[in-house]
Amino acid sequence: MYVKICGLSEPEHVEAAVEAGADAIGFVLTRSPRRVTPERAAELAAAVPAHVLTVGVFRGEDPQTVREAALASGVRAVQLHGRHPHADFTALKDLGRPLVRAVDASADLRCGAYDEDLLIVDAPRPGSGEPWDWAAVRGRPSGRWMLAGGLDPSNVAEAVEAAGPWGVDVSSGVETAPGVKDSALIRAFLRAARHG
Ligand SMILES: O=C(O)c1ccccc1NCC(=O)[C@H](O)[C@H](O)COP(=O)(O)O
Repeated sequence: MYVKICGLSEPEHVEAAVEAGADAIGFVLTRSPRRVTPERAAELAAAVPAHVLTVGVFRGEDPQTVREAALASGVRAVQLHGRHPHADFTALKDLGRPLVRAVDASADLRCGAYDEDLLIVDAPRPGSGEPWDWAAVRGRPSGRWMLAGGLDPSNVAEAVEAAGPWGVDVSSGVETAPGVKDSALIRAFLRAARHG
């Protein structure tokens, strides 16, 4: 089970996620209580080993803004959240970094339909921590896709069972308040996602 821990802003939580075996960590570079500057993301990413994918999360920015922030932060992948047009993905292809398309369940759920490398199927309000009907997407997405939205250590095994994703993504479920991560919850989430 591929696991991404999103919305990190403190070195101790980056370290906890890496040590507990996260495959990817996300830095939110768009409007959010979890927002970090590209410079802060670069500092945080400096300690991340090469086998862990660092992902810059964007929503609604134009491709040039995304490109500049991705280059300044040095993130290894770019996640476009919401209804970005296909042209935005095309415009960012030459960055040579994996592109992640994150959408709610009403969108086209074929991974690759927008030339992305990875698909995230999320709640309607990203980063809200609101659970949704994960079982409703079972069998609908194709290719490499991750489930997100309202996951936490207590429900991730059930959600995986219900939806059948290739991976999972979490933010609020490993926090004690919006934007405040907790290392013990990060470790518990990784354990539960992989071992039930
Ligand atoms: O996390 C945010 O605040 C955020 C804001 C704007 C766009 C995307 C955002 N998060 C993206 C993620 O990948 C989250 O991990 C995902 O939406 C799941 O969030 P949660 O339900 O809080 O676990």
